[in-house]
Amino acid sequence: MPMSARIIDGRALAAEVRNEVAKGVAALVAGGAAVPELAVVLIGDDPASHVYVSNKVRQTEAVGMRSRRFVLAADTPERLLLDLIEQLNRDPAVSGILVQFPLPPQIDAARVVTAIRPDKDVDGFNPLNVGRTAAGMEGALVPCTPLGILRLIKSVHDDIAGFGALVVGASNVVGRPMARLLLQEMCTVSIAHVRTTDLERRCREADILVVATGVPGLIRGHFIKPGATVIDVGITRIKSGSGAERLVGDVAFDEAIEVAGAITPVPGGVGPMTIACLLANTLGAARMEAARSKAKEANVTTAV
Ligand SMILES: Nc1nc2c(c(=O)[nH]1)N[C@@H](CN(C=O)c1ccc(C(=O)N[C@@H](CCC(=O)O)C(=O)O)cc1)CN2
Repeated sequence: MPMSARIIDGRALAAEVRNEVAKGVAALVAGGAAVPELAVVLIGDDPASHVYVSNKVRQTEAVGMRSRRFVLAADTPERLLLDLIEQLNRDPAVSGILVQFPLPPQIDAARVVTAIRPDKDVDGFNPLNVGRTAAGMEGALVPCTPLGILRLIKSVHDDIAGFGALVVGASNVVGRPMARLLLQEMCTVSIAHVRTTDLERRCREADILVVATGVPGLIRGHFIKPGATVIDVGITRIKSGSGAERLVGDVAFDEAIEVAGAITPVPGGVGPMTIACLLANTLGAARMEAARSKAKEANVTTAV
């Protein structure tokens, strides 16, 4: 008899996270701290990025935080962006800073993420946070999409220690930090990528399969281990003959649902968790700042 996987509802889980953040913000402010504030910087005209940034600003305000949005022209020189980041780094009202990706070609992403102060780096892309996450250190700001994915997985399994996990995709935004988080949970982790030759065999061994390649339908139903938890990070817009647009993931959903134990849909899976976890990181950054200020007031020296 064909199985039908449990569909993991990212929208419902994201609403839970936003609720928790709203309560956390209220408690922080009631304790005398300033209202947390997120600064979002967008360069260029990418329509999807504009939608994501608008959603970030709207959701930030909905949980009781402040937001500032900076929209720069596509041909903005890198120096100007770095100057803006420096200004935001120094501004005590700003708890979190993020620069929306993708960036135009004249801007070097590594220089940008390195310029953001690590304790305001709510995307978790600064090398210090990358290193802290890799080392499993307390106080690291962890990239939002992997953080959201871990929460989606934990909504299915309380304890994933000993699970075999395969992450397909090795980007700095998703694949690499995801693998580090799964390792932290004591999964046995492998990473596959565009040059992996035996992808199908490796997928079939995975109890947890996270796919972030941007290749629509790459993972077919017969790649999946029966009962596995499948997380689809891909979002590709496909235009039909009539001009209507639909979103598809990296996993052939209709096939996978017959084999997997649990699966995220596209849309409505990973995407909504990315923004919810950004709010959680902004609150986390504001809490750390409030703790540092209290310690300073008490004349105790703390290391940043
Ligand atoms: N600085 C960053 N840039 C980018 C990140 C990031 O985490 N930090 N991630 C992605 C884009 N992104 C957030 O920025 C993002 C992508 C998708 C969604 C989402 O909710 N998707 C919906 C579908 C919405 C649609 O496109 O119609 C879903 O999957 O249900 C939210 C945020 C790259 N850039």
